[in-house]
Amino acid sequence: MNELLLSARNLTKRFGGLAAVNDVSVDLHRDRIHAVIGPNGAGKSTLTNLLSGDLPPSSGRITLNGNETAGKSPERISRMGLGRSYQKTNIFLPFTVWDNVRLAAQSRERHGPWNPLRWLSSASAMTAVNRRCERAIELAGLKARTHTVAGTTSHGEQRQLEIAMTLATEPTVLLLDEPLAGMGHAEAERMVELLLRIKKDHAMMLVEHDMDAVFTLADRLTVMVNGQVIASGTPAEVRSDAGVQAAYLGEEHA
Ligand SMILES: Nc1ncnc2c1ncn2[C@@H]1O[C@H](COP(=O)(O)OP(=O)(O)OP(=O)(O)O)[C@@H](O)[C@H]1O
Repeated sequence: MNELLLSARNLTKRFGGLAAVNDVSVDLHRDRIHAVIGPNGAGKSTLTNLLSGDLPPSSGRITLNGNETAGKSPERISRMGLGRSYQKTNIFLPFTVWDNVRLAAQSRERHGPWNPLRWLSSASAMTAVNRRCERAIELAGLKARTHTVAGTTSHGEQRQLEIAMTLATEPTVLLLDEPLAGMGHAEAERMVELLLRIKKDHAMMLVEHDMDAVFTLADRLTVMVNGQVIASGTPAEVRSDAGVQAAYLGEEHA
């Protein structure tokens, strides 16, 4: 229960003279949502890129499901159990929801780039992937949209589809980059419900600017400013932190 699935220790990322991430440590546990908040340019996306392997750290260590990720490609880290959704959509709009999720699921396969001949030859692999896709679509609340062309679904449904595509790779750790961006109230509520549903089987790091959602969802919060962690703790602890109030939250969430 609540086992530690990802541990990042003393991560630093320098771009020339700028420390975009400066000595940051984060632990992600199963069945827990860890939100990372902070103003624009705080280093949240850079931190996400370090955890996913899209950027190598200048220093520090990351352990995923007990194994170090240093020197491994993002694809390899994905196969080790890390799923990531991006701020910018990865969806192929002319394809159906099903086809998008299947393409994402196939990207998880172990033998390098997708080989259609090998793929078609393996009926049992196909069945397993199909089941994985059905589960991911259902969990993301998109069952009724399975055969709908992605480009004709609403903005909120497209964000749900991104989550389904990430779930189809069967991650244990999920990194979600602003899943509520651009959503109206009803869509945001639906996404909050979805995230609470999937948190049970996953460790989740959530980068999000919607503070109502963050304080509803997060079990723990890390607050970053200028690459550094200025506070970390439960939502109640962070909310009452004077430094956080001054640097970021203001009066609204006091
Ligand atoms: N590839 C890069 N090269 C140089 N500087 C970069 C690079 N990527 C990010 N930075 C800088 O690192 C700092 C942190 O950026 P980052 O995008 O991680 O912040 P953020 O908290 O995700 O911001 P936002 O909320 O706007 O997405 C910024 O000053 C940014 O300009």
